[in-house]
Amino acid sequence: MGVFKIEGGIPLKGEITPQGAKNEALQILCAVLLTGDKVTINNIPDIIDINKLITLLGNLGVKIQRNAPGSITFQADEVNVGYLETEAFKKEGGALRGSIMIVGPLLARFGKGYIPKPGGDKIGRRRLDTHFEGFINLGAKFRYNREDHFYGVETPEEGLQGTDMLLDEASVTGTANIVMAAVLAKGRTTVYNAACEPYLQQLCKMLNSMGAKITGVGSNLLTIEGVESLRGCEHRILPDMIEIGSWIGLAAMTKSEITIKNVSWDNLGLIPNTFRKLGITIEKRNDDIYIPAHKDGYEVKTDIDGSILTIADAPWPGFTPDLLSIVLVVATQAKGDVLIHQKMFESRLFFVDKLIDMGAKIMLCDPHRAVVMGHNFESQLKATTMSSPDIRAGISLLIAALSAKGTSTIQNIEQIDRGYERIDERLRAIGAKIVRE
Ligand SMILES: CC(=O)N[C@H]1[C@@H](OP(=O)(O)OP(=O)(O)OC[C@H]2O[C@@H](n3ccc(=O)[nH]c3=O)[C@H](O)[C@@H]2O)O[C@H](CO)[C@@H](O)[C@@H]1O
Ligand SMILES: C=C(OP(=O)(O)O)C(=O)O
Repeated sequence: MGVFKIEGGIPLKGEITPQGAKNEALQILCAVLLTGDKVTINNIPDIIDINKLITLLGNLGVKIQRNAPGSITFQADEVNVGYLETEAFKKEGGALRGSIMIVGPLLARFGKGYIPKPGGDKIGRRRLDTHFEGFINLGAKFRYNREDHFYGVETPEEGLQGTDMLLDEASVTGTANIVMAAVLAKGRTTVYNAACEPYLQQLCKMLNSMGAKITGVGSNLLTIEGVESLRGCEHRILPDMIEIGSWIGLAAMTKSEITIKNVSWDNLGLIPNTFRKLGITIEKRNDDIYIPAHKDGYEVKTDIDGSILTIADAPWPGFTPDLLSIVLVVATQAKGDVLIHQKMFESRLFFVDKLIDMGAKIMLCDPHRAVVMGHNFESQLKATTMSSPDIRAGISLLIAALSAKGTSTIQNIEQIDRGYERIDERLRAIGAKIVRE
């Protein structure tokens, strides 16, 4: 397993261009299974999770033509659904979370979709009920093999039928999966309590450009008029808002002056204002974010009545759970106290132990809540050796290491590489001392 060695305490300076969004790309790549025509996708990030999904599509028989870095043309005209029943698929399909979204398109177009229990971050329970309840509502037959955790859905003879459904929670990948099945179902489907984050909007826009009829895009009520078939299209993936948030946190905590280029401001929701609540200056310059060097630190704002600031996650347009670990690490050097409340996942805050080892003042109240008492840079974090437990904890530890005094070692960096493209190279380009061993 790879290791990063980081010499911290050095302010960085320069421009960063965010990669294409991992979580959008996972949805979009699965959608190429919905047509036999060519689909060209641009701005695909070169990261482990995405590359694994592309390999999986290739093993299913999807033709893959690489046009240029980040641009690939897919053609799913000779899909081998038999691959779903192989031992190789059982291993491969379970290697990442995003692979769950091949089920909806395969079910809709080929009458069956199978998947082993998907992987992804170990951040607590990650149920799939919303996905499968949605398929069952469309008429699919469901089976689950408890022994090898293998899920399967099949279309009845009469095909999938549109229906009205109210999701039990606004699951992001669940909504994407159901929408991809419903676009080829007979008649009208309505999906209420749908997730509506920008990446899902992007998926719906792409499907509409392929001939689907989806309205309500951006709201939590989607209406889908089923069509017979879809055609090819060209689609560009948005910049990764979680990576953008990571760069904001990194800039503040290392007192660096950084410009993040072409961030697609309109799709950042509460992200800039949440970091502003920590006292971080974020300037909008056209479609860029400019962050000045916070030489005198940053001071947490209190609520209007003076009570302690709480930052919590919520389904979009709420604040994304994927940035809470980063907010938490940045808060360790703020002036003031913050309560971090991770409502969605129950094991995502345990990494604070490592920050406490480095000297951060954090009280983990329970698996969901941590109070951070900021140091205001009066006491620098100490370098240490740590292992990256999940993708966002991993980048948070990397930010802590870049701010800490001395040389830190981060192990298990594959977790970071799952979601951040060439992070070491890009950090070196703005002055960081980081090597991969
Ligand atoms: C590949 C991908 O796109 N992964 C993202 C996707 O995962 P994913 O689609 O797996 O996450 P879900 O939206 O299904 O749910 C995530 C967690 O939040 C809980 N939950 C969800 C909806 C809700 O209204 N209330 C609620 O409590 C669920 O029970 C679950 O524990 O969305 C998550 C939530 O933004 C992100 O952290 C993941 O990075
Ligand atoms: C939780 C995440 O990823 P995944 O859903 O792929 O595990 C994430 O991107 O922060």
